[in-house]
Amino acid sequence: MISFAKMHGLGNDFMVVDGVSQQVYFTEGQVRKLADRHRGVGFDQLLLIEPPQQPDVDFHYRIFNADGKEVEQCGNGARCLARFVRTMGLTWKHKIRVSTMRGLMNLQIMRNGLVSVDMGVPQLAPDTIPMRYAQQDIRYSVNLDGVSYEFGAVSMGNPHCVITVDDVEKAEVDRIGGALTQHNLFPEGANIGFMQKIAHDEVRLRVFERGVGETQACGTGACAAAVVARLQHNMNQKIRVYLPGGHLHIDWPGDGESLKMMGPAELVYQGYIDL
Ligand SMILES: N[C@H](CCC[C@H](N)C(=O)O)C(=O)O
Repeated sequence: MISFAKMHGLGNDFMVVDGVSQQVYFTEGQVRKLADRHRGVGFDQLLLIEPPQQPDVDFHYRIFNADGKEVEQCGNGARCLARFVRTMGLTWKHKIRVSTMRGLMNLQIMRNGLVSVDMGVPQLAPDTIPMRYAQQDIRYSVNLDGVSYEFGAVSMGNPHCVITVDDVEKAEVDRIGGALTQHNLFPEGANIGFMQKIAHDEVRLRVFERGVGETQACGTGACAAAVVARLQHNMNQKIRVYLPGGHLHIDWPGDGESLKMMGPAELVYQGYIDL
């Protein structure tokens, strides 16, 4: 029997498991079964919080997509981790340092109840995405069924492809997202964002997430969209990203600089389940 919490960040929903107070291990098949919204707990991602593996880190943070695969990063999940470890009494700190598969992150619970995350420095070189393109560029293109799509590519630890569209409501997220997420351009797959510029400090975004499909929000997707908005459309350092589930505040000073994301994290219920 393991205890867990059901949480979400703007409707991107998670099963959060305390792997500090309880010994727990999930097979790929178990994650898929737990992700089922009819026969399991139901979630976009499973977040497993483990003891630190190095000094000056409070927790290690592991992320599994609904398809069972472990991935490098989850932005909405990071905010929920901060809320979880405080609520469960795993720490009394307001500033929390976590390690992931791809690096370190600083989380801070703000007085306004939102959570701020230093997501680190976005990576733009093709081999960091990873993506099969020789030269780094601000704009790339890919051909799908005879139609060419222009996009920006960013790694937030996990791979993102961001396409600028005139109207996100009309974007064919499932068809184009479903084809591109597993395109051989991306050897490890990719999260596919559809971004519409609203103003110099505002975009709308829908994301087809790798290993899940379209979600109500994608934290790392919002970060990647803000990077592409700044590089391709010369948008402001601080922008609001409006997703179907709500909005996030992103602050990115520019290439080589750390990106900060701020947004909500909600705890819905706690439960127990037999694996
Ligand atoms: N589907 C993503 C992981 C979760 C990202 C998203 N839920 C977020 O908030 O960043 C991937 O395969 O890289």
